[in-house]
Amino acid sequence: MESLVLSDRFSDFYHAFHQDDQTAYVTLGVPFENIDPLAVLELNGDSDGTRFYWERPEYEMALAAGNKVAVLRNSGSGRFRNISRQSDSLLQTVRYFSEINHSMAGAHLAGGFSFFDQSMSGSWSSLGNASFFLPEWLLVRDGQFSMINITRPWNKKDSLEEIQNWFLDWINQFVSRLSNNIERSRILRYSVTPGGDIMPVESEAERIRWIHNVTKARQHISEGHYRKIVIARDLKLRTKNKVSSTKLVHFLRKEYPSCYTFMYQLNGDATFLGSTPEKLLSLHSQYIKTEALAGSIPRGNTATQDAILEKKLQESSKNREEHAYVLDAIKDKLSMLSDSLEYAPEPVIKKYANVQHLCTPVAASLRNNMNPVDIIEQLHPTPAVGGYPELDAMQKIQELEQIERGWYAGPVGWFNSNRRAEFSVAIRSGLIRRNHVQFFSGCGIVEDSNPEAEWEETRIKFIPMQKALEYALE
Ligand SMILES: C=C(O[C@@H]1C=C(C(=O)O)C=C[C@H]1O)C(=O)O
Repeated sequence: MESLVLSDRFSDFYHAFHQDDQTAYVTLGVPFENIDPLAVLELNGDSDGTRFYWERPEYEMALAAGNKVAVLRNSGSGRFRNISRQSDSLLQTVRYFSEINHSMAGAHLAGGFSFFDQSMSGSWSSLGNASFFLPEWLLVRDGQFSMINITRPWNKKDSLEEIQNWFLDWINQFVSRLSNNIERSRILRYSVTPGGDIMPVESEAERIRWIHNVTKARQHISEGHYRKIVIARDLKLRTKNKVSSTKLVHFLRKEYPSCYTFMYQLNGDATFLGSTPEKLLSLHSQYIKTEALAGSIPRGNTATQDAILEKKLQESSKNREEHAYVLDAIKDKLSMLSDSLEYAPEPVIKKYANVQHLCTPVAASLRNNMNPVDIIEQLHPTPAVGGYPELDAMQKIQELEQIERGWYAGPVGWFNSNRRAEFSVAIRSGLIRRNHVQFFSGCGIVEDSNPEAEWEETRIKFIPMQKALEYALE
């Protein structure tokens, strides 16, 4: 990268904004070596303890970011509006320069929201109800193309030469840190991973309590309080060995290529990560994609068994009902933002390693250009993770679950200054803080649900994270 030479356009760019009082940050986008962004995150080490990773292998797009230049946080019921406003103001103060014309060339904010808006305790407190960071570096791999966006605070006194040299030095240092660490990893290549014990902290009493609460939820439904509610549970584990989050993420993306694998850590504290099949929102040129994903059945052990289960899921009125609530709610919510809604007439079956789901993809064109966070505010929570009718079910979730959901089932993702965004619903996820691990899993309850079968469904949904954890012990 020593050959990085910024064109005359950079000098024009500098002269256009350098006396401008509105400028607080400057971002430079340049092509980068086509290297795995997760390897970069791993090789770069912890730095300031703020990291983000995002990949859905089937989309051939991966994104890694590290070090915070600015952080947006908020709590309470106005958190979406507040983050939307804060992000608009922040992004207006970032001046962006790139020789590349690409929708990922720009300033990005990465982070997300907790499920509920009540204040968070314990391990969740570092992430808060809503937090995003403007990273110092963000590496994007889009198919065969890679680029890096580098952001730094702007100081009016900096000359053109100083600023050019700063970027040049930054890139050179970054690249040499990566190559030194690659050398070090080569030496360690043959070391054996010792693994380690995982101690589950789960009891029969917990199973009985959960099943009792699901039975109670069914009773509420038959009494007409609501029609669907999603009840989750957690699995607490203690590990003897240290957990490597990047190793865990590496396992997840390999095993679940059609899921979004994500990881987020703020200020070196707890890490929230997972591999979720559920898209909340993708936004590109005012075009939104989302989906109704609800209704589940296990995978079969043989092709025939699998096909039989698939047919059973397609024809199950209980699963079709659970699914229909989600689709109806999404249609209602999106019709406020768009005049053109497209969705498949029948749900399709999406198959993952351990489970298959009913899925209806939905697409829409936005009536107005909007901050993606304002769209998220409309969409979250869908009845796939909350319930139906939304408010009646939401009030009962905490009473019936008796766990702190934190960011589980919340919107997690990124958006950028080009109004491109991608957010997932953070299910099949967990929180890791030192050797304490907490995984989450839930399922939709309707009147016909069988509590024992729902317990089994949540057990199956834990498997990916449990396997990944075993793999990630150092
Ligand atoms: C809530 C979860 O999953 C949701 C519930 C589903 C169901 O009950 O069929 C299916 C997919 C998700 O919408 C979870 O995995 O934790």
